[in-house]
Order: sequence, then structure tokens, then C-alpha cells
Amino acid sequence: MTNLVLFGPPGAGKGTQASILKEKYQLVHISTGDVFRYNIKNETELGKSAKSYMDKGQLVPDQVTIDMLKAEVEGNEGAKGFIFDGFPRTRAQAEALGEFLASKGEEVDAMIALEVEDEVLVQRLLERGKTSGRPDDADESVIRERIKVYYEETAILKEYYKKDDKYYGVDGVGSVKEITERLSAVIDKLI
Ligand SMILES: Nc1ncnc2c1ncn2[C@@H]1O[C@H](COP(=O)(O)OP(=O)(O)O)[C@@H](O)[C@H]1O
Repeated sequence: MTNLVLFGPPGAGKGTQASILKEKYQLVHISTGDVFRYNIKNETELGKSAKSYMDKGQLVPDQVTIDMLKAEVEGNEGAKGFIFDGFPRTRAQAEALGEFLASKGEEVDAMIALEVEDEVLVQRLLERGKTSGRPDDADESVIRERIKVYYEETAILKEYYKKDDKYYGVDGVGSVKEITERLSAVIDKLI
């Protein structure tokens, strides 16, 4: 299996690239944000518990997120591998993912990060908010909170994967195609 973590701050372009890469490499794309939004739309218990955090730009609690992620992986038996998008976002999530994959004789092969400056992120998210219908994109203070949470809780994962030589940084500014090419150059060396 090939298991990739697509990493980067909110608005870095993870979702856009993951949808392209999953086709190209025949991997299953799991976006924790998308799964939460699906649950909110369908008014499930999970959706109800996630919504209040998401609307404020905060992280959904680890245990809820980890259980959901495991269920998504379990639901895709026979997959050639996964692209994890938006997960892990905390050290506890990274540890849980490692243990979970190890229990299946698998591992995270690489974390590939899209690197984009903060001000570019804010502009992209505000632009996306005009059409995405996402409440967390419509409000600049929520966007800034998400970026702050990223630096406080998520950015440390760079070191976490770096120590195992699994971290790859890619410039996230350019055309969608250019960025796909940069990511593919990393992935092609792994598989
Ligand atoms: N791994 C996660 N842990 C906790 N909360 C998460 C996780 N993934 C997504 N969320 C919640 O969903 C929101 C939206 O996530 P996402 O769709 O990945 O958007 P973005 O990265 O553009 O902010 C996050 O702000 C957070 O509240």
C-alpha cells in the first residue's frame, strides 16, 4: 500500500490536489473535513458534535476524529493506499494513525506538505468562501483562527515525520497543474 499524508495549512490546496492525485495513483482520498461536512449535512450525531468546533475554526476533539478516520479506512478494504487530507492534525492523531496502520502491517510512507504564505491563504479562503457555502470560509476571523490553530497544534507534525525522513515540502504557489507535477515528482519516487 501507499499511504500519503497531504499536509499544509488551511487553503494550501490539499483538497484540490488530492482529488487529482487519487485518480492518477488509484488511491482512496479521505478528507476529514469533507467527512465532517457530510455528517453535518445529514444531521448525524457525529455532525452535531463536530459543527460547533468547526464553525469556530477549532479542531474537533481527537478521539472523535480518530474514531471516524479509522471507520473510513475500515470501510475501504482492498484499497491500494490512501491519501489522508486534513489528518493527522495533532500529535495524538499522528500517533494513533501510526499505531492503527502498524496493526495492519502498514505505515505512513510520506507526508507531503504544500507550502503557502499566510496572507495568500487568507485571500484564497476568503475567495473560496464566496462560493463554497462553508461558514468557516466566510468570516476572516474564523480563517485567521484556523491558521493560528494550524501553527499551534498541527505544524509540529513536520518534525514528527521529518525524524523518520518522511517529510517532503513542495511549493504550493503556482498553477494547479504545476503543483500536481511537483507532488507527482515526490510520489513517483516512493512507489
Ligand atoms: N484531523 C482533524 N482534527 C480535528 N478537526 C478537524 C480535522 N480535520 C478537519 N477538522 C475540522 O474541520 C474543519 C475544516 O477542515 P478542512 O475541510 O480540512 O479545511 P481547511 O484545512 O481548509 O481548514 C477544521 O477547521 C476542523 O474544525
